Amino acid sequence: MTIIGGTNKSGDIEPYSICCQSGDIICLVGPTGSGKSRMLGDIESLAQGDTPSGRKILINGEIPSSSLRTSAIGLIAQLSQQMNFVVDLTVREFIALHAESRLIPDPENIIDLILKTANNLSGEQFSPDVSLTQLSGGQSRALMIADTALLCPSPVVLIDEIENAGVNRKNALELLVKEGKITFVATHDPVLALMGSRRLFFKNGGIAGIIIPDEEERLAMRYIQKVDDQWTSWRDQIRNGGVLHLDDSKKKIYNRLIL
Ligand SMILES: Nc1ncnc2c1ncn2[C@@H]1O[C@H](COP(=O)(O)OP(=O)(O)OP(=O)(O)O)[C@@H](O)[C@H]1O
Repeated sequence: MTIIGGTNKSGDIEPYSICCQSGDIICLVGPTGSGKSRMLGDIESLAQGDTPSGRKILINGEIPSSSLRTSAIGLIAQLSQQMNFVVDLTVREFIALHAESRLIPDPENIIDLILKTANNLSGEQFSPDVSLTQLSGGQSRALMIADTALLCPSPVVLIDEIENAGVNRKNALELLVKEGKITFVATHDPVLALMGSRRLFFKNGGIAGIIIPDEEERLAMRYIQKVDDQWTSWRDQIRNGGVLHLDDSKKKIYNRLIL
């Protein structure tokens, strides 16, 4: 997929073309209103200079046919921030229905794999027999990420911020890469932003820079992830009624850090 730059909100030329391949994670960062969702919208609609940004999207170097544009639902999967189910089905029935719609001949194995993967991604385990409408936000998102990665043939996945609570974001992105998806993630979260193979920085509706994380950033990311893991573990302990205990070495480190 190639994204050919258009114009920003002031009408200035966006001097970038971005070529993406299977397994790429492209993170979109920038202040609120800077144009991240517009970019996701342009990709979703396979824009041809006909959106406010004037961007154009090429597939395998070519302008997509009008039939590909109208059936873009098959090429592009989108995980939006809001996840509300309106069907009265259990988790297993829902995945089975999706597998049936994809004409998968013997779906039991894939259903089990999606259930297992979704439970690995989710902070809180859930049973295949629970109703979709009873899933928490994090569980719903974990289910949809596993379903998108393992059952959707769409090679491109658009994610509008994976919420911190309830989803292992690192594993989620690794799963999408392993399944060969091109993943675009719009985010305000530094941990997610640093996980990309490229980071597009947005300003005033246009791409203002492209950053490829170097060794220094990779090191910073590993450190931030450690802090994030510690934070998650404390959060889980506290919400399960636990009490935080620090051994002497930790007390010394924290005393030094807060000075
Ligand atoms: N290149 C552009 N040309 C014209 N309008 C644009 C352009 N980019 C974005 N816009 C418009 O600016 C508004 C804000 O953009 P957008 O919603 O994409 O921001 P965002 O970065 O996703 O914000 P947030 O982080 O709050 O979700 C939208 O109405 C969008 O259509």
